[in-house]
Amino acid sequence: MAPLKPPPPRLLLNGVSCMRNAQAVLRDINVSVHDGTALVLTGANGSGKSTFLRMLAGFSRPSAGEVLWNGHDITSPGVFQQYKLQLNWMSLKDAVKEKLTVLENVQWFELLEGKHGKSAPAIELMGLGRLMNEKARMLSMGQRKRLQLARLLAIDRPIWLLDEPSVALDAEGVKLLEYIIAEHRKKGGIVFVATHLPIEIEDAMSLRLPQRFPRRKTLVDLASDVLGEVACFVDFMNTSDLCAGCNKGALNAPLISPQGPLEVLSDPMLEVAGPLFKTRPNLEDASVEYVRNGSRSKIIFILQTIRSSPDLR
Ligand SMILES: Nc1ncnc2c1ncn2[C@@H]1O[C@H](COP(=O)(O)OP(=O)(O)OP(=O)(O)O)[C@@H](O)[C@H]1O
Repeated sequence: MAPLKPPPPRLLLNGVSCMRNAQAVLRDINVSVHDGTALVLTGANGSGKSTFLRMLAGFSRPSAGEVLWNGHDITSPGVFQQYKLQLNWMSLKDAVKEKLTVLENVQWFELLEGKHGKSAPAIELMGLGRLMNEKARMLSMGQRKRLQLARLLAIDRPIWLLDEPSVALDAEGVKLLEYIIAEHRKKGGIVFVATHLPIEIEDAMSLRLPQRFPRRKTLVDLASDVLGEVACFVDFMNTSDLCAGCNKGALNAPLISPQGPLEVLSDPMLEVAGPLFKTRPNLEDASVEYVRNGSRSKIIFILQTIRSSPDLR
């Protein structure tokens, strides 16, 4: 008899990289996640734990590699519509509605799911039973956290993305958190936890993200720093586009962010940009090459605005 094939992973991160603010935060991550798995993400501040969760939630797209859910790329529109219904996201921003009661705060989310009846038991389990009908503005930080956890239970989706779930919880709260994670996994649920604090999760996989040091500034950063809100960089493919952009007044436009992930390939100005601004006032433009959505392109940064800044003369 042929040996049984292991089931395919529910989620597969295949050589995934992710950029934020034109900076590579995650690089070449490979993880297979099966039903019932917990993955604990650790790493220094800024190492990319939240970015990892955001990418799984579909808020950031991978700049390389792919995230497959049941073998399908989560960034495909048809797949994402289905995939996002699997997710339960808990972040440091708690989205607690202060004017609603504790019960209403959970029921509201449950109703959006088309479910009912789970809110009160979830609130009881999280130790907030006697506060059920209090306005949420009365809650302490730890109680708000418990309320968020009650929402997880009431909504009851299979993939939990938990960003610092134990922050503000007391020892009993942490035990409850550990308990509900264990119970969720027993039902085949998947849990991703980004944390600095120890949380006991049996047989959890762990991924420690390397510390990221801020890269040297690119030309675009430099100009943005100097110009603040009025900084503009314009994405033009050739000189005629550049001229057309100038005529449309693009130079005074607010910061125009390139659409989609952007990987800076070269920055010929990097070393000399600072002195260059000061010593070459007639410089017309400078360019940064990048790849966006698989195609190579170029940002031409127009320095005319900078020349008008007295600080740089
Ligand atoms: N809104 C944002 N826009 C651009 N870059 C960001 C944004 N938020 C975070 N970053 C950058 O992304 C990188 C990773 O940040 P992230 O929040 O994922 O780290 P983290 O490991 O969760 O950190 P912490 O332990 O402090 O919560 C950092 O270099 C940070 O500066």
